Amino acid sequence: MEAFKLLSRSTNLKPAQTSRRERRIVHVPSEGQTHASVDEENVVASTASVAGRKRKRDAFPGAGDPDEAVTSNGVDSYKSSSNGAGKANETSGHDMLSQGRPTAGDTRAPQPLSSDECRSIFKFHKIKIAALTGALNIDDSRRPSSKGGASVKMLGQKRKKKASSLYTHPLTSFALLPTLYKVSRTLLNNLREQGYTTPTEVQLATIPVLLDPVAAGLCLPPDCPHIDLLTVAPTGSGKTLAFLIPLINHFIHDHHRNTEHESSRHVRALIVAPTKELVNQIVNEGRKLCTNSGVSITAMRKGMHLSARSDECTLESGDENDHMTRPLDGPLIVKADILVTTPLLLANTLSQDKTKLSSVQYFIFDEADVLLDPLFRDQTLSLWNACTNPSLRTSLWSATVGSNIEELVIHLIDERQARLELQSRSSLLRCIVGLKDSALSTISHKLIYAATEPGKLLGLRQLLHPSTTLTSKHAVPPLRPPFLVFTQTIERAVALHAELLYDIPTEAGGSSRVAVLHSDLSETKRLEIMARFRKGQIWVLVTTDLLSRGIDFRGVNGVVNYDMPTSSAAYVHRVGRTGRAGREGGIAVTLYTKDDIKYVKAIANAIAASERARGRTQATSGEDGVQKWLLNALPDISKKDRQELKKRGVNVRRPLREGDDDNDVRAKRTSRISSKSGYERRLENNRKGAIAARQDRLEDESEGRESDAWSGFDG
Ligand SMILES: Nc1ncnc2c1ncn2[C@@H]1O[C@H](COP(=O)(O)OP(=O)(O)OP(=O)(O)O)[C@@H](O)[C@H]1O
Repeated sequence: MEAFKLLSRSTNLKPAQTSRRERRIVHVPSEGQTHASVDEENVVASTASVAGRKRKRDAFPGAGDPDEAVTSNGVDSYKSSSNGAGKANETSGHDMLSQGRPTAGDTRAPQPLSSDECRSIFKFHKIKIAALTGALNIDDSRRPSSKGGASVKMLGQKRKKKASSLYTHPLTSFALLPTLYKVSRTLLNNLREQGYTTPTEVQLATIPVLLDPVAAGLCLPPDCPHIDLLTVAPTGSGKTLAFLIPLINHFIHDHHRNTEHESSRHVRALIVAPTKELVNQIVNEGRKLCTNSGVSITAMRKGMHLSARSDECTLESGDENDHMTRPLDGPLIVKADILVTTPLLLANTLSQDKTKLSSVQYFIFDEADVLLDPLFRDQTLSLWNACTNPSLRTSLWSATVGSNIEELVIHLIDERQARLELQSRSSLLRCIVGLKDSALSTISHKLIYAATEPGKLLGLRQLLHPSTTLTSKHAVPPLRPPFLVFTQTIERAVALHAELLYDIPTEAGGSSRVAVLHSDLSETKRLEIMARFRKGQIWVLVTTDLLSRGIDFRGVNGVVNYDMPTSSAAYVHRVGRTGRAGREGGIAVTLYTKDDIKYVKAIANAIAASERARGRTQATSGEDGVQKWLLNALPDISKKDRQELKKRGVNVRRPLREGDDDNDVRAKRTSRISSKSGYERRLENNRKGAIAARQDRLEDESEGRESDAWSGFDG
């Protein structure tokens, strides 16, 4: 039997065929222009009560062409179809977006949306805002009366439940920012320069609330005048811009009011992210938005300090982007408004400096769930505890936030308010976009049984060589480069890289097209590899979970989970490196072996949920997704196994340790990544050993040392 057929047998894959139902799938905006979760009739039915007509939203900017999203002037993710002119009085959420947007030359103030219109837009985009703490409500006195009446004054249990959803004013176009929220023109110009004109779903919901909660329609109780925000939105949905725009705008206004000297500037916002790569990415994005605004953003680096002693005189750093000063012969002092850092870097500095971050007014957790995971929790909380400013505003962002993290956040904010004996409290809002904690439905998910480690290598090689008839005919469409390959450990990433080095023909660039990136490499090397991958010089990047969070490679066509992710959240983030900003056509392939069977159900469930969100059932999914019989057949993962897997990964793929028993050693050896047999590896090791011994002997001889080796009776 053909090898690939064998590998893919469990997925019951069929040649691609588009069913009638599938052909009718429409795009809805909730997941970055993914396929609808319902077919066309259902959309009509579900919106019929509030929508007299329906328009389809075009593909997200950049779909198809990775560069289009930034380079085109007219990025518009909500383009309306030409024949959409409806006669009905009420409109769909999508139509309202178009209505709220001023046309060129339109200088009139935009009409405020009624509560029904706000609700329709939120429902259409599958956005839910709710208050987790604090008695927040919607201020309906600021809205025109609408047919449906006020949404919060309703009776009955079901209605009360509905009333807990807050339908704030959505931001329908960036052009409205100056009029509605007094956003600086400089910032708006910078947004335009980057090609951003229409907010994504997460931006639509959160930017108004962060800029001005009252103008966004919220009625804040007198004892809770501030808002903290927890946002859960899909990977690649534009969360970075959602927290940067309000932040930069606050500082632009402060600069206008306050003309303090550069040297007396202190860090006023802290953005914490789990990896250096993500830190650099946020700083790059932030710098583009800060151009000509007077606001500065910088990345924390080793050796940097947050304050100088008052008697130290300071020098400006040479690099205009650095926003640092250096006391004569002293350390670099951060002089930026916004500091972006990993928890460890700043925690180390704080422990040496014994400084408090009392000037920090905004604390942003990017990838909040991983920052509050036990792995990073202590470091993150040491930063949090050092922020003693009474008016600190917090926002937390991720594509996956479990209920335990939600509870922890509520506890942390409460505990801080009690510890600092704050008079004015804050309310915690939660904004969920789309289906919570689920993988992007813009991408095709494939789960492939490869039986053994050599089977996985064979499977990956077939994905790498799209010309092979096996891949084109069966199971997986060819993976177009560039793509990312994730492994469980650094050792495995290095070994897999060594295996793949010669898989790309020399005419196509050979070994320079394959690279490995992990945390053991120097920072310069990591930066260089990232830059080459972004430029398209590297086609296959083998990496660990280091790159699974937040990294935005716009043109990545596929993700291969060579080793199983350690949780469904890890799966969501890894595969979220493709299909970003609504791009269609991304593929996520997960290879699994007999050692993974007890863990695979969590991943299979995540895939099934994503397929459901796409409106694909087993009948329509064709070759995609997970078959129902497989879901039923896979064993449930126990809580203990789940925790063990999350902490350390699959046992047989962990590095060899001293305490390992014989069975572990044997299992780990057979799980090594290599296409060579055990016999070949032994021969190679013997050969290497002989060469090393010979070199030692020659060195000893040349230095005139006596060799320890026995040289015969006469020697
Ligand atoms: N309003 C917009 N219009 C067009 N493109 C946008 C818009 N907002 C963001 N993008 C683009 O979407 C891509 C993804 O954005 P971003 O990295 O902020 O996603 P994210 O939600 O933080 O993802 P992750 O959860 O993986 O961290 C970026 O390339 C960004 O330039």
